Amino acid sequence: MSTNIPSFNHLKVSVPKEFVYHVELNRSDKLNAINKAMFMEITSCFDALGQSEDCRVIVLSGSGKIFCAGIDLIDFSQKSLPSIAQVEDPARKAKLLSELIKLYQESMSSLEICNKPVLAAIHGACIGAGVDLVTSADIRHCTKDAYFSVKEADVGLAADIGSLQRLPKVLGSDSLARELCFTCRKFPAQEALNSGLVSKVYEDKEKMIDGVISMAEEISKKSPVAIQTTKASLVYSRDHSVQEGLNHIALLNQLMLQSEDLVTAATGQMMKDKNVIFSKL
Ligand SMILES: CCC/C=C/C=C/C(=O)SCCNC(=O)CCNC(=O)[C@H](O)C(C)(C)COP(=O)(O)OP(=O)(O)OC[C@H]1O[C@@H](n2cnc3c(N)ncnc32)[C@H](O)[C@@H]1OP(=O)(O)O
Repeated sequence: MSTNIPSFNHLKVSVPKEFVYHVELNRSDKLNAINKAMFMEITSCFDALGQSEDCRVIVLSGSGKIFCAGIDLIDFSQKSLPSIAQVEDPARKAKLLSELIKLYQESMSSLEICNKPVLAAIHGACIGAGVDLVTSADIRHCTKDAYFSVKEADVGLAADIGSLQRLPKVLGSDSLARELCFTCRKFPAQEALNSGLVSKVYEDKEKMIDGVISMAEEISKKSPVAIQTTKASLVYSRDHSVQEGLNHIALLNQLMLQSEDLVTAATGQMMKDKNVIFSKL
């Protein structure tokens, strides 16, 4: 299998199966707290994997004790904010803050913008920016010891990099989303499963990683044209009316239905062939 694996300081990227990339948050000594450099690496990583024809599905997990302890509070409060605080003029200060927020927003959104499905595998704890990150993923599974916490209000800010926008849609309960965002309470795995934040709970991390990689492999064997177009349509349709979503997919498919993948996949189905090979995309 010929693969091009990007390398980063705070992310570990591996290829456990052909076309399946595994991205691990890799700052376990700081419980994978996300500093500015790591926010930027997340954007670069998902941009690169979105472009790579060797990558069809991405698994995201955290190394060490927990999935993610949120934003790196030391980096944020002792480096990013003080450097902006030195600027006196409110308008110029606001411009710098806006750039910082947008940089962090872009990082979290890079999972959703990425045209490949992103499967998040969460163990231990998923706090603050960790929730922003996984609500931007396509599928979430967790271990039975996992909990989630929209912690921003506890550190004195309104969440501004995705949770307030995506969590109510993921949960389907505006009341529950507001409860979690106002109280910052721990939201345990079983409740996360019952409310749809995750779609599967595993006994432990090892079983979860095996299970999620196996699901990723199953998806990776399907037509990349079908999978990437399906993601584009699901993401678009979530924020548009049914009719707008239908118009969008009609436009996409007036192109994609001309792909060789349609004939290849349909022939494979008719022949009950489980090992259909699709060209790289
Ligand atoms: C424009 C901004 C947009 C972004 C906003 C995002 C906001 C958020 O993410 S709000 C949430 C912030 N996170 C937290 O409030 C969690 C803080 N951490 C904890 O409460 C505990 O660490 C935790 C309960 C997760 C685990 O506790 P435990 O006793 O098991 O471990 P610790 O000894 O506390 O931590 C081990 C080392 O990791 C460092 N660390 C943990 N979390 C963070 C963090 N968020 N930022 C920076 N560093 C963190 C901790 O200091 C320890 O390091 P060391 O002392 O060097 O061993």
